[in-house]
Amino acid sequence: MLNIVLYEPEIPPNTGNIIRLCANTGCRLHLIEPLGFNLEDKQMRRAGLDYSEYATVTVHPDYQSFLESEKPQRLFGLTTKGSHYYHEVAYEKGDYLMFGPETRGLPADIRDSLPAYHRLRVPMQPENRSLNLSNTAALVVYEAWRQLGFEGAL
Ligand SMILES: C[S@@+](CC[C@H](N)C(=O)[O-])C[C@H]1O[C@@H](n2cnc3c(N)ncnc32)[C@H](O)[C@@H]1O
Repeated sequence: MLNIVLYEPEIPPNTGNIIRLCANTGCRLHLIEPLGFNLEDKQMRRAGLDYSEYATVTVHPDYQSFLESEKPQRLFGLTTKGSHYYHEVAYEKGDYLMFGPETRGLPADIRDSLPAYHRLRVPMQPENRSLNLSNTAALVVYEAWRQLGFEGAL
């Protein structure tokens, strides 16, 4: 099972999309507070999520608590400043894929705490700033799950 980590996500529909992505791919979702919204938010409810889809979600009060409770063996940070492409990694079960907040990206100290080969980038055309958070999560999770043989899929 893979893990998606959203560091201080800000925009409800992105997190709603990613909750559904996790339910469909068998990933666990970790949300690191503060969140830019309440999980009961109207906009979250509008995503039409079922109660069972929330079963994948764990909320952590901060990054340090996340590290202490999960003790991730392999934590990758998705960042436009990544030094390796996301598809060049050989993913393993239990990997953690972490994404930054919509307006700020991952903070420099967290980025720098990861080994260079764990900072991953999705290719883009030059002069473009970034992809949407939930689109990026879908790309990366499907690549990782593909490499794992779509284990558990129908
Ligand atoms: C809207 S982006 C944040 C933009 C922010 N200004 C930055 O440069 O990181 C939200 C998150 O999506 C992910 N993301 C978006 N485009 C990406 C790319 N081309 N490569 C890797 N991650 C990307 C990152 O995790 C990023 O923190």
